Parts: sequence; C-alpha cells; structure tokens
Amino acid sequence: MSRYEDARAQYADWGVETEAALSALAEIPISLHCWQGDDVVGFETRTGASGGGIQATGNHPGRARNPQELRADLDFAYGQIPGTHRLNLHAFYLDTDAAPDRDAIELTHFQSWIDWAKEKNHGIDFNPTFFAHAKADDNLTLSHPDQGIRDFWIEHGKRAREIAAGIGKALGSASVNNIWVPDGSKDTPVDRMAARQRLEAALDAMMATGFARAQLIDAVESKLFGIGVESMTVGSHEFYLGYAIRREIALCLDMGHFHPTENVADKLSAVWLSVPELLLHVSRPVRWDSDHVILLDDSILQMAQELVFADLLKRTHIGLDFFDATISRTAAWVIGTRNMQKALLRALLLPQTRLKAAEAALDFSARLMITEEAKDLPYGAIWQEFCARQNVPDGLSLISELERYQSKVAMRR
Ligand SMILES: C[C@H](O)[C@H](O)[C@@H](O)C(=O)CO
Ligand SMILES: [Mn+2]
Repeated sequence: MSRYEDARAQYADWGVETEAALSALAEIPISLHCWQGDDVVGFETRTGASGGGIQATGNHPGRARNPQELRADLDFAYGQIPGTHRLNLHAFYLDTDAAPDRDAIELTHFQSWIDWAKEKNHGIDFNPTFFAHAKADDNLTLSHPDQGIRDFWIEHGKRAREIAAGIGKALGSASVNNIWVPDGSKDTPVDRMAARQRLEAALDAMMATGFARAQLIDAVESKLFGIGVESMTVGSHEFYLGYAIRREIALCLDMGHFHPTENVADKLSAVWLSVPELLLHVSRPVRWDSDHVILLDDSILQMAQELVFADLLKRTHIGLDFFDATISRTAAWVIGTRNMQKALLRALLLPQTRLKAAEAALDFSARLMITEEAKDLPYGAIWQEFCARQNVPDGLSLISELERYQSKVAMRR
C-alpha cells in the first residue's frame, strides 16, 4: 500500500474523504501579490518620498527590477505551487516607456500583464496605488483637505477601476480592485468627522460608475494604524465595515491591520452576514503590521478552518500580503502560498461533521478530544500526493529548486 493509500484509509476511519479534500483544494485560487517580488518599489520612473507607512526591510540580492524579471520570478514561483493561481497587481507596476502620472494611467499600460496572464492562465486582481507619490507626502490622499489633491486621487481611483474592469473583461475573470489609502494622523486630530466625510465623498465619486460584477469587484481595506499615522487612521475598520455594507461591496480584512490580540478568523462569519463578499490579505504581523511571510501557524490554521467550516470560500477572495527583503523573494512567495494551501487542506481534512455534532450537543469534551487527536492524522502524505498530482516538488526537492533559482537567476542580477 502506498503512503497515500495508507493515509487515505486512516482518514476514512474518521469519516473524512481525502479525494474530496484534494479536489476541493485544487479549485481554490490564491492571489499572489506582485509587491513581494520587488520590495514594494514598483516600476514608475517618477517616485515620491512617501511610502504610506509600509516598508520592506532587508537587502537580500535578487529583487526584480523590471516587469520582465518580475514575470520570470512569478513564473518560477507558480511552478512550485500546486494549482492555478491569480496575480494581485498594484497600479504602480505598470509596464510602459511612457511616464504617466497616477491620474493618467490607462489599460494599455498594463497590456503586457494581460498578455502574460492569458498565456499562463492567471486571473489578475488590481489595486490603485495611493502611496509612494509626492501628492501622498502628507499621509493624506482621498481625505486630504485640499480639493485639488483629492481630485487627483479620485481620478487615479477611477482609472484603476476602469483598468481592473478592462483586465477582468480581457481575461474573462472578474478582477478584485482593492482600495487601501494610508490616510491618517500622527497626533491626535481634532476633526475626525471632517476627514471621514471627505473620504466617504471621495470614495463615492470614485465608484460612481457601475461595472458588471463579472468584470470588477470593488473592495475596501481598513487599517488600525501605520508608521506616521499612529493616532488615527481615517479608513478604520468601523469606517469601511459601514461603507462596504452601505455600498454592497467587498470588505478586505488584512490580518496585520488589527490589534495583535484580535483573532481575525473570528471576524469572518460576523462580517459575512452583512457584506456580499470578502477579500483576505493573509499576513503575519509580528507585534505590529510587519508583514512577515506567513507560517503554518495557529492564526492561518484558524483562518482556513473558518473558511471551510463556515462555507465561506464561495464568496471570499484569498490574497496574500507580506514582503520580506531579507530572504529570497521567490522562496517567500512559494513558502507563504503553500502554507495557505496547507492550512486549507488541513481544514478540509478535519472531521467537520463530528466536530459540529459534538458542539451542537454541548459535548465540549468530545470537541476537544477530536480536535487534538485529529492532529495526529497523516496529513503530510495527503499534501505530498497533492504536490505529486499537480507536478510540483515538495520537501527536499522543493528546497533544492528554491535554492537553485536564487543562486542561478536572482543572485546574478
Ligand atoms: C501594497 C498593499 O496595498 C498594502 O500592503 C496594503 O494592502 C496594506 O496592507 C497596507 O498596510
Ligand atoms: Mn493589506
């Protein structure tokens, strides 16, 4: 009997069908964030001083310096990740010899990304870029008191939505366009209301044009605080939760954008009842929103379990948000994405029916016993089978592949 067949039989004893889990996992796309490949630098020829409070730290060799290198790195990374996945592209990763300002970007500036995605069968998600620009140096964009600056960013946001819808149409797969703005205040503000009213009005103006759901899905991302905006973030969780409900758009929950003691997995079912769709930015905050590469740790396992047990996958888009410049950029993508998949697989392999029955019967001893004993089941053999069926390496061969690419390609840049 093969390792997989043996493991399959053990799971069957618990009432879990491994084949069903493998088929379900193969259908879950994950959106890889382009910004892990180049430390959130982007490909604009003009850049401003503001990083919007987000910053990659480290100087490991091999950062992608242009769209060609980034696509080559992505091709390699996708080749090590089982299944077919998406790309999450930021507006400042445009590919053009022209130097349009943010309020002048067009779909044509992203044509090479569309061509590449068509050829490789990736959907593309999109993001307007409201940071790393001189007009964001006050850490204020859509909520800036200056109407001229607001109008500039509103125009950028409108164009980003048009581009995302164009990408969605070209690829036949709706593009999730996620809006995150860095706006906030370093010290205690005295007129929070005015800032939030300006942000709401600007978002409304940006999103006035309707697009077919088959092309574009609007999402908004909140944050607790950022470097330079420690005292108040205009787009807080409460602000965007209310906004997403009122406008019936997707809510983005970034795992690094809450207080470190909050459990983001717990929020899913709560907000799910009121918003039509969810976007996740799966991340690992170490003491703060540090965006470390995700591990197969409790926070990710709990997130995956909620997605599976509460049947949330059908209206949840899974995106990643981490960037670590102290390690191989491609290894970071591969390890992080595979960890998200491993967490989903572990959730799919749990004896869900038994666990839910124990809880419904208030038999919390049984719930605890099943939870803990199920941890000993041979999940690794099922993951290896998944990798083998999807033609990607695992274990030591994966490590050799990641090291080979880093030394043969990335280090030579
Ligand atoms: C680059 C992204 O837009 C950014 O990481 C955003 O999603 C965020 O989480 C900011 O803290
Ligand atoms: Mn994020």
